Amino acid sequence: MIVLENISKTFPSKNGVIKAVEEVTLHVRKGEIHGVIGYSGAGKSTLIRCVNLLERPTKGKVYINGQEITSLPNNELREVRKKIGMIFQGFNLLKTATVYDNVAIPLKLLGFSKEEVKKRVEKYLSIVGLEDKHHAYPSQLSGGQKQRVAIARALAQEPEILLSDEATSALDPETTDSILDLLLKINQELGITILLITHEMNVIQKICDYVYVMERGRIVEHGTTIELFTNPTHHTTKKFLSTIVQRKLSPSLISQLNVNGVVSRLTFVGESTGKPLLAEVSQKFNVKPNILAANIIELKNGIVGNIVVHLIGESEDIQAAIQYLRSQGVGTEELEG
Ligand SMILES: Nc1ncnc2c1ncn2[C@@H]1O[C@H](COP(=O)(O)OP(=O)(O)OP(=O)(O)O)[C@@H](O)[C@H]1O
Repeated sequence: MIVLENISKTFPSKNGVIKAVEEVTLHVRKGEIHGVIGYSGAGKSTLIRCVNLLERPTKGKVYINGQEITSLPNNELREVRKKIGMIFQGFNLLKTATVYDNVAIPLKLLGFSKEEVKKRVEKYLSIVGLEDKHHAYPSQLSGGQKQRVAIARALAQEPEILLSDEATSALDPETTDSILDLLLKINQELGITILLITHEMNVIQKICDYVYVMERGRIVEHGTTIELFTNPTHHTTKKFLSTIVQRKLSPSLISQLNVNGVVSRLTFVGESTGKPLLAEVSQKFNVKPNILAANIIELKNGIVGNIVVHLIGESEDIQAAIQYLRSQGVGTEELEG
């Protein structure tokens, strides 16, 4: 549905050239929600703005529904852009227009009849839960309600794709959750494909099927959300995960525990969640597992269980136990201080 092929974007600056995006390739399948996560300055905004060519890539090609759009003339590009809605961190509402007009004005500019405008505004304000706010002005709304207006405005053009540029970054955790629920509903009920950028791992956790981790303009790791939560390889991915899952213990505690064993983080997903594997380990091998911490993370497409465990025993027995756990589909990682 969305294909970015070797996209690079540079900006000229006094001190030379800024490479905001470098050689990024990604493929968002129809009906899925994909997320790009990265720290400030990683190039996320520039990348997402390349999808609808708000930013022209310096190099590379953009395909929407198989059509290469980077070389289209302006009139044809306008048609393609109608299929792509966008929402922003700062909502971008017209302050002097009512909620109704904020959704209606872009439709009027596109030439829709008065009846069609009314029908769509009512439909989409109702979908976002603002049917009783038609006459309110943005200044009378909460941040979450403003983002709902912006979502209704994007949906009213009946796009196939929604681009979300840090849509929840300005919102408190509870409001963030309600907007994420709304994005899921839009994806599931209207079949809209979503590409979002964020610096918050909980956004990825709750609604994404697939994740790209971005750093200094490049994608440094990518995979399904379950893959990244169970088997992260890049240190930046691990850093983002540590905002949700405990990944480190204090060096003094680790060295204390390492005297008679190994401290390991075990990740259970899919079938491995249903087996009493720690009990088996203590029976089959001469290893005693002592659970230090445990949690369950609910992802969009499954549940991941995490246990930080102190495996007590002889080194060879512990390694054999770890091999056995791996063979049963458990992710294992020795924790360092
Ligand atoms: N129009 C521009 N002109 C010059 N440099 C730019 C421009 N837009 C972005 N940059 C630079 O490109 C790099 C990537 O910026 P970008 O905004 O895409 O990152 P980001 O990951 O979205 O970060 P943030 O969340 O802070 O916006 C930064 O070094 C930024 O200063």
